[in-house]
Amino acid sequence: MCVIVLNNSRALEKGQLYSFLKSLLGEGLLTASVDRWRKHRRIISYAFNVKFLEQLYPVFNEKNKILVKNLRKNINSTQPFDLWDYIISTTFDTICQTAMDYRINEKHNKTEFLDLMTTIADQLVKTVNRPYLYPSLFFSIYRSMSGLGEKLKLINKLPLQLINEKRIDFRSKIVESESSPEEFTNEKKNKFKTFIDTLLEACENDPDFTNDDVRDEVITMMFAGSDTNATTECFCLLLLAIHQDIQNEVYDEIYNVVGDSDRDLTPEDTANFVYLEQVIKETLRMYPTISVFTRQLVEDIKVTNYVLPRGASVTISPIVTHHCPHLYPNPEAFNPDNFSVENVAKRHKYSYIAFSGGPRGCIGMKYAMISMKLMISEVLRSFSVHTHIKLSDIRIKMNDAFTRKVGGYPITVRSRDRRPSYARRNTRAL
Ligand code: HEM
Repeated sequence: MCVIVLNNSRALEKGQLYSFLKSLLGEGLLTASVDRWRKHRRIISYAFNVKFLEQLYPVFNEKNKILVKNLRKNINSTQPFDLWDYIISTTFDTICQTAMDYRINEKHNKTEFLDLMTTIADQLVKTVNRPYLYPSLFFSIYRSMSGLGEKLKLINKLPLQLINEKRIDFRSKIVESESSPEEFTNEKKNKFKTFIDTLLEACENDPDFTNDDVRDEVITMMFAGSDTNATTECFCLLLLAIHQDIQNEVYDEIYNVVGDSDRDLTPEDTANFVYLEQVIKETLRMYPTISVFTRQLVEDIKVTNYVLPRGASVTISPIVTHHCPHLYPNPEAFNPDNFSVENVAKRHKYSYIAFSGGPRGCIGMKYAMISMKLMISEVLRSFSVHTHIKLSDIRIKMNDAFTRKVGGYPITVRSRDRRPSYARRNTRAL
């Protein structure tokens, strides 16, 4: 059913869940109705092709090195700390700079923005289970009585400030190129267009692409591009801390690719992190960040002998699919071999739907895989990660759509012995 629905052009509309999220994200890609989505996706896709992503490596490397520096403060402590604040702060800085060419610093009150983003998203998603709030009058009363309206006003401050500053840069670039083309050097001309440049250009040239459209896409990208990655990276490092044998295997692969050097990572390196990719996919199999998503049918759709009627809302759940024993034997165990080439070949493509699928699947999937591989490998080059908790201790709260771990992600870090595991074992045996 999943294949038929996700690939069907009559099932691209989103359901009720998303109409509440519109209070936060407006009509950005994630929540937009189909006509708007088609147009915006065409404009935005440019910023997610592989060639474009390769130009972002210096930013990924810089942000991950800052993360390592910050984590180093915990190196001599046996007291576990929660990874979340470190990781979400890094993924947020990274998406702002890679997509918007915008450096977040102390003046931005990032913590307030990130806390608001989590609480507002959770509050809106929960609203889906309260049908009495579906009529817009009741929802607007709820908005003002619950303080949600105030929070929504506050959260817009940072994206609007960012857009204003980038618009000034964008306009001055246009003026510079028009007034003195000879001084508008090749270097400036060839500087790659970022996601925000693409939006501002559309806004400048297309009267139907408004300032609100720019805001909606910017806040959607800030939300979709930071929280999802951060949750997966936290789960992944925690799972590696629990499974030391798998962590050794990941580090051995990193060692084979970069040795014990501190050099910056390159696109060739990430292509060679094959086992690490299996580990990340297995993390997302067990704990898919988006645990459910829905599609609203605009026409009847036939699925084998049944008909899903027009108007029906179809809920698809990666967390359910990913835990089916006929697809993944022993689904509660963390086993990256589930994603070996041989095992993947045995399953249907849609047995793995962490990034959804079809035309409305995740536009940021390649960005996500590259950035997660870079961050996790950078952390493991400097530290080994450890935890006192066991796999069976992990409890998740699904908050109706987002998977999060109860009690945070407690780990300790130790300085990495930069030798492959077989060399460390041989030394111990002597
Ligand atoms: C582990 C990381 C990620 C996961 C698991 C993930 C998962 C998903 C899923 C399941 C959807 C479909 C949701 C639905 O149908 O309602 C989606 C859509 C989307 N994702 Fe991601 N995502 C991740 C990272 C990212 C990143 C890094 C970005 C941006 C840089 C991003 C941007 C988007 C956008 C804009 C959409 C809406 C696409 C559309 O409707 O055309 N995601 N993501």
